[in-house]
This record gives sequence, C-alpha cells and structure tokens, in this order.
Amino acid sequence: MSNSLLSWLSASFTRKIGGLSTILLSFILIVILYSVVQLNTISREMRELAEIDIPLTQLASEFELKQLEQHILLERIRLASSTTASDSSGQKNLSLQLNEHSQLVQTLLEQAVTVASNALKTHEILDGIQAHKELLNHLEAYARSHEILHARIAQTLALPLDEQNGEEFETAAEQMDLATETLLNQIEQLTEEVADITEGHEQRFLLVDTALGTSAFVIGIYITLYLIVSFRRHMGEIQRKVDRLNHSLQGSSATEISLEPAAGDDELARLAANIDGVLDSFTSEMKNRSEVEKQLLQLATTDKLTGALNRHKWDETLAQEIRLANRGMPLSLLILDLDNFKGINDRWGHDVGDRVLVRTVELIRENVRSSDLIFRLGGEEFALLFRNHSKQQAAVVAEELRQIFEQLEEKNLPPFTASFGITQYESGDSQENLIKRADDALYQAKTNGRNRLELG
Ligand SMILES: Nc1nc2c(ncn2[C@@H]2O[C@H](COP(=O)(O)OP(=O)(O)OP(=O)(O)O)[C@@H](O)[C@H]2O)c(=O)[nH]1
Repeated sequence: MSNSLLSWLSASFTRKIGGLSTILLSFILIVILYSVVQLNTISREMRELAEIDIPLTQLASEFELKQLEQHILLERIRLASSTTASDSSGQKNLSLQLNEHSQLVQTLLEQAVTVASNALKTHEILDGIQAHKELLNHLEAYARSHEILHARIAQTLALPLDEQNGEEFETAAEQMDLATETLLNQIEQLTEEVADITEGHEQRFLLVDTALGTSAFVIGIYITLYLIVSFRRHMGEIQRKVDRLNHSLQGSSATEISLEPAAGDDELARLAANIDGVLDSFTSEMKNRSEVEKQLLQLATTDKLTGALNRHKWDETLAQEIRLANRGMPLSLLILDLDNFKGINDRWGHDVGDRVLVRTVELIRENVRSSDLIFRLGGEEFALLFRNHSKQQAAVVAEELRQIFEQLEEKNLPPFTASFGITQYESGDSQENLIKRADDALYQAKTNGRNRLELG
C-alpha cells in the first residue's frame, strides 16, 4: 500500500493528473448512475402511487357520500317511525331505498377490493404491500359486516319499530356508521402512508445525491488545489535552478536573483524565456571555451615568434609521420639553418634578426604545399616534413627556397642565406636515425661553404 503510494507520488505529472481525473470521473459517473436509478425508481413509485391512490381516493369520496346518504336514510326511517308509526308503507319504501343503497355500497366495495388486489399483484416497487394487504382484509371484513348489519337493519324494518325493535335498529345503524367511518379512515391512512414512503425515498435520494455531489466537488477541489500546488512547487524549483544556472553562466551571483515571477507572468512562458537565456549563455560559453581551447592548443604547439610548429609538436608529429611511413607512405625530411645568423644579430640587432626569422617562415609557407609541415627546432634552425615526397622532390623545393632567400631584396631586411640537409625515410628508420642523416647532410652543406643543399 505504502509502496504503491510512494510510486504514485514519484510518478510523472501526466500520470498523476490522469489518475486523479479517472477517480473524479468515476465518482461523477457513480453519482450520475445513482441519480438515474433513483430518479427512475421514484418516478415509477409516483406512477404506482397515482395508479393506486387516485382510484382509492375517488372511492373514499364516494363512500363518504354513501355514508351521508345512509345516515340521511336512517334518520328518515327514525323520523318516519316516530311520527307515523302506523304508516308501514312509508317505512317499506324507505327500507327499499336502504336496500338499493346497500347494493351500491357493495358495488363500491367490490371496486375497492379490485383496486387493492391489483395494487398487490402489479405493483412491486412500493413498500406499502403490507398496508395494502391489511386494507384488502379490512375491505373484505367491512363488506361482510356491512352485509350482516344491513340484513339486521332490514330485519328490524320488516317489523314496526317498537321499543325493542327500535333499539335493535339503532344499534345496527350505529355499528354500520362506525364501520363505514373506520374503513374511510383506513383508506385515508393508507394513501398517506404510501405518500410518506415515496416522500422518504425522495428525501433519501436527495440526501445521498447531495452527499455524493459534495464529495465529487471536494475531490475536484482537492485535485485542482493539489495540481496547482505541485505545479507551482515544481515550477518554482525549476525556475530557481534555471535562474541560478543562467546567472552562473553569466558570471553573476545566484543569491541576487528575484525568485518570484512578475505579476501576471505566465510561469511556463517565463521558464521558456529563461531556458532560452540559459541556452544562449551556454552556447556562447561553449563558443568561448572552444576558442580558448583552440588558442591554448595553438600556444602549446606553435612558436610564438614565427608561427611555425614548435619543438614539442615536432617530437609528437615526427613519431606519427614515421608510423605512417612505416605503412608505405614516402616521407622526406629537410633541416634548414640560416647562415651566419649570429653575424646578422650582431650587425643589425636582435629585432632585425627576429624579422629575418619571421620572414623565413613566411617564405617557406608561400612555397610549399599546405600539407607540408614547418617546425622551428630552435634558434635559426627549421625542419620541414614532406609527405609523399622523395628526397629528390624535397631537394627541388629546397633549391627553390635557397634561391628565394639568396635573391631576396626587401626594405628593412638584410640579405641572408640558408643551408639545407635533406634525407628521406628508409625502412626501419628510427626518429634519431632520420634526424641524424638530415643533420649530417646539413653539416656537410655548412662545411661545404653554406648557402647550399646536401642529400643524406
Ligand atoms: N634574433 C634572434 N636571434 C636568435 C634567436 N634564437 C637564437 N638566436 C641567435 O642565433 C645565433 C646562432 O648562432 P650560431 O649557433 O653561432 O650559428 P650561426 O651564427 O648561424 O652560424 P652557422 O650556423 O654556423 O652558420 C645566436 O647568436 C643566437 O643568439 C632568436 O629568437 N632571435
């Protein structure tokens, strides 16, 4: 249980919203289904109530009328017996009317019994089955007692209403009135009871529906608040991190940042804008870094004065080029040393000497391929590596350079010459072997008079 709660808490925002929305929708669906079922039941109850209640109420009204008529008839009989005791034809007439009246009452009773029986057979929803059963029993009992009482009254009326007979008449008449009144009360009570049951159902439905609706509303509010609070919390955290990152990329202090979004700001829009800022800063930072790295690499591998590759790069590159030459790619090495450079320095000064060194590299670069590598080994000594060149091809280039130096006439630059020692990679050569052969050739060129080239 706690595990599933933990996994839910750490689930994605989309999953959380989906889960909570499913709960809310299920709840609302239950409320709707419950309402539909209850409303349907209540509507059927109302229909059934109308089907039973209306005919019973009508019958009850007719009973009331019949009771009144019966009362009047009995009164008339009493009156007739007290005033014209000898008029037996009037009494007979009234007796006949009472007979007719009694038959009408019996017909009404039969109708009431039919209504109550039908209610018992066809209506299943109302809880008033027991009450209807009781009413049916009452109706049947009343019908029997009405028949008996009427027979007793008729019997008394068959004779003159003397004192004894009159008493019997009064007793039977009173009992009939009482029985009719009791039955009317029972019918009224039943319809009220049934109405109360339906009303109770309605109230219960309203209560449960209100409770469910309120619960759905509370869940909805809770979900909304939860989402808002979580959203704001996560958004605040992300915002703070982005701000800090942005400021640290821009080199300012993170503590100076206002963390509250500006009033009316859309948090997501603000976050997107800040991420853009971070990306911009990051991109320019990366650009600066790669620029710096490039500069550092250049400083580490090139000679500051001439721009030629330096001694450190020379060792690394020569080893690499020898590995390639070992696989069959021709490689030639040329070592070039300016002649009597000390004399240039002495005569023209160190700065002029520097300019000669710079110009030497420029001239070399202008006259070799871009794939040929130029190194300053130290002082006024340079090395060139020619890939895919034999030493004869390298000698052609060296001769060109020699002539260029020799013939160079430039303002602010003294004349100068150089000597060249040239060799090529032989199978199994080490770095030292290769360099030594070139050095020896250079030495040879120097001893042979300078401003010349020798092959080793
Ligand atoms: N201007 C300048 N001079 C340098 C630099 N590095 C070395 N030198 C000078 O180069 C000179 C080299 O002199 P040497 O080794 O005697 O050689 P050289 O005078 O050229 O004589 P050979 O090589 O035998 O023809 C020294 O005087 C160094 O001070 C530099 O960067 N700039």
